[in-house]
Amino acid sequence: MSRKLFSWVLPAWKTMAAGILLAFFTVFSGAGLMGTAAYIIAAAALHPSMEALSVAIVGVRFFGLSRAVFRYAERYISHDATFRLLSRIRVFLYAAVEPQIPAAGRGKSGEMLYGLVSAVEELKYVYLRVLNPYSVAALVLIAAALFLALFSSPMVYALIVGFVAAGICWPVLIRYLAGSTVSRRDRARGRFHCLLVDTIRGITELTAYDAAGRQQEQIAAAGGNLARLQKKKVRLTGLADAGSQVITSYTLWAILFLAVPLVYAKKISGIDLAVILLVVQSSFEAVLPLGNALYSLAESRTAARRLEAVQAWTAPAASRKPGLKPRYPVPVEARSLCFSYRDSRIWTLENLSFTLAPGERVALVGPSGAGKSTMVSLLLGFWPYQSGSLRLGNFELKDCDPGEIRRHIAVVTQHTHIFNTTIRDNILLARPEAGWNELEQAAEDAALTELIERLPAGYDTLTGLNGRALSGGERQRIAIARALLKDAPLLFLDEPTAGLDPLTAREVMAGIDKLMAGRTTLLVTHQLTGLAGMDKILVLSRGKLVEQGNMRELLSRQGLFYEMWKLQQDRCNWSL
Ligand SMILES: Nc1ncnc2c1ncn2[C@@H]1O[C@H](COP(=O)(O)OP(=O)(O)OP(=O)(O)O)[C@@H](O)[C@H]1O
Repeated sequence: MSRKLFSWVLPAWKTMAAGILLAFFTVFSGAGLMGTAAYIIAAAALHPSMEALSVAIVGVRFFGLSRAVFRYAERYISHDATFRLLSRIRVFLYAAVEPQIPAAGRGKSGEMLYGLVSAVEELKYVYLRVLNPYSVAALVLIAAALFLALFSSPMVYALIVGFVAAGICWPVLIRYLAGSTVSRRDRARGRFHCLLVDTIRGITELTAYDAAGRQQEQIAAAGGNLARLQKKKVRLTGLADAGSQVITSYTLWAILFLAVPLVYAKKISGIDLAVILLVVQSSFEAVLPLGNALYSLAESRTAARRLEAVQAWTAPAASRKPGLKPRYPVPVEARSLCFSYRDSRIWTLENLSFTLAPGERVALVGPSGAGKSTMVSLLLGFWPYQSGSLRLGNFELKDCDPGEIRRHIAVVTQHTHIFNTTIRDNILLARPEAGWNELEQAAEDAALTELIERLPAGYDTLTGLNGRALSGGERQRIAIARALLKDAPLLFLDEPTAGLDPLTAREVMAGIDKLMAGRTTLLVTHQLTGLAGMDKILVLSRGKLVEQGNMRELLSRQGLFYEMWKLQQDRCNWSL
């Protein structure tokens, strides 16, 4: 078992141990029931008095009842243990995945999400299918061997051989036959679900480009591959169960073979023979689930590795709190900052050095792919940078808790997500405890009042799924109201007016102007014409800072900024 798997299982050891003991007593009661029943039936053939059978009759009643009670308690406790294990894994998973959300946004989220959910599902069986049955089988073997030792040692050896064959040799063979099925099925399932998620997301493009048929073929191929591996698993499960049954039968034959001469030699009675056989048969109830145990263990280990890999993506969260205060603009400073994504061989940001003075309005511009959004992600603490320094006030970002950093930052992005709830709740997302006056003020400053007055239920109007009921400009104004309400000292704006018509963009920018007042602001934009009001412009190209200065300085320098600005101007002139 991997160390991580062990660390999830360990804290619930008491509940798990209780479950194991109860499962043992269930099998024990079952064997006791069969043994006493066999005794009564076999002894009845000799017409004994009722008194001679009275103890056995009480035994049947006792074991019959205790078996049901133990089974109930065992199921209850085992499920409790499993759910405790599940909750620990889910908490671990959430903590590991939450910082990955920006990364997940790059296309792999469907596969990642499905992979993780199914990994959790598989891990919950590590106790039910591996730990519990193996422990119970060991306890039952000891009890059954002690029972048989009362009659003859060779029968004990036969029992041990039967248990080892059914509990160890057979599962090892099944695991061997499974080969790489476990990992291949895991990958095939991930691929299949990734394709499905991708298809649903891209259905418009697929339909428009008449590519739905090809996509369907890919899904069918991936589904077929998964079904083939699934079938192999089902066949192996069937084989595992059948093999365990066969081993049980042969062990019973072996014990019968050893016991019959003892009956002839009058060392044991015929009644004992019946009791022995039925007790042994019942004790094998403990090894029947083991056929598949090693296969299940392999599945759990694959699942645990998948979860561990997610954790490995994340840098260990630092605990230091930057402790910045709202309303007090803070400086941001980068010195020789270098960053690359984990699957990239080149620096995405290379040797960046710049400063955002307290309250300064700075624009970050550059061609597509220059690294602008990456810079914002770094400032939000989504990714750890490899070298150099990035400071918020007096705090090195790498040493701070990313969650704490984000508490001091307000963000308006190009794609504002509107939740399927009321306008009020959508704005209050930024600060749920804000009072009515603050909410109204934020809505007014973001120019939302007129819209809200027009809506049938005002602030309580539902926005529909993904804000269907709102236009692009209205969504951005909600984002501005959120940011105003958050009242953070730092403001990051990532293309807040992209995709809006010029008039709406101007209205949104008016709201943003209010938002920027008194806050250190970084505005990422492709729109170079409205940057005269910015204190500074940083020009990025292929991850390097190639120019910086105010609009006038950059235009007079006639470098990259000037070229981009000129192109935009020319485009405007052509379209006139
Ligand atoms: N999560 C990621 N994993 C791997 N590479 C990434 C990731 N995000 C961005 N990149 C790569 O990093 C580089 C910079 O991307 P980034 O999105 O920061 O550029 P940008 O300047 O914001 O572009 P645009 O203006 O088009 O939004 C690109 O080459 C991009 O492919």
